[in-house]
Amino acid sequence: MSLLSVKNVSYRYENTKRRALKNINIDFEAGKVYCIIGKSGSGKTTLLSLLSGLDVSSEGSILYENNDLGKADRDDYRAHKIGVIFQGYNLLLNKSAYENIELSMAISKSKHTHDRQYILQLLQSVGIDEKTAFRKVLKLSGGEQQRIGIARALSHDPNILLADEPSGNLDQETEAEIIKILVDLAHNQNKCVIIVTHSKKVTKYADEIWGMSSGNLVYAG
Ligand SMILES: Nc1ncnc2c1ncn2[C@@H]1O[C@H](COP(=O)(O)OP(=O)(O)OP(=O)(O)O)[C@@H](O)[C@H]1O
Repeated sequence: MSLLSVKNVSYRYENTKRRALKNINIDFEAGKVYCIIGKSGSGKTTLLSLLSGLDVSSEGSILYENNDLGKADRDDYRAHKIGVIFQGYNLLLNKSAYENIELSMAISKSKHTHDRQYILQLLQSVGIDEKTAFRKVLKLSGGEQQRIGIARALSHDPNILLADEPSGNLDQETEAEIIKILVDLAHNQNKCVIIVTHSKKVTKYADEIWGMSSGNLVYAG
């Protein structure tokens, strides 16, 4: 059964002539890794912003568990159903990994916000040990920062993880470790993992690859 369903979605930015997305149709299921590839400017980020509930399309609809996001409480959707992982990690550099997670959980009003054991276990699950958890993020490597980014995205236990070039800033070995975590989340923890990527290493592990070209999304294998 489809968890997130995009139906006939088109999108045009204000004061522009061309549509950035043209009649997009795709179904996302739990337990799978989806890769979206495509040239710069093809519409990938625009699609991610609609999937993450940041914006709504005027044409077509996006359904989460059959509920239209255009009519739903999108703040609730963003706080509880979906986790987002960024290329640039977007962490608070002067805070520790632990504090970054705690703060994010406080914002989404998680019942585990002050549960030290929960937060340390979450960090442990992505390979961040207790000592590292209390060091300032700016002292950590890119790979460690991305692990924390993944832990933060997971902190409110979402069903869907959206990742925008999650390994774009990492060396090959570290990239492989990050991919392993994301694939494991889909295949062993039943998350729906959606990755925008240019990396062939990442697409190798995808269950479905979709290509974006001039606002059109086409199944690519
Ligand atoms: N805020 C905006 N206002 C107007 N046009 C925009 C805006 N953001 C993006 N666009 C246009 O929409 C189209 C799709 O852009 P989008 O950022 O989704 O592409 P992308 O595939 O994510 O590119 P990249 O790989 O460089 O991030 C492009 O033609 C872009 O110029």
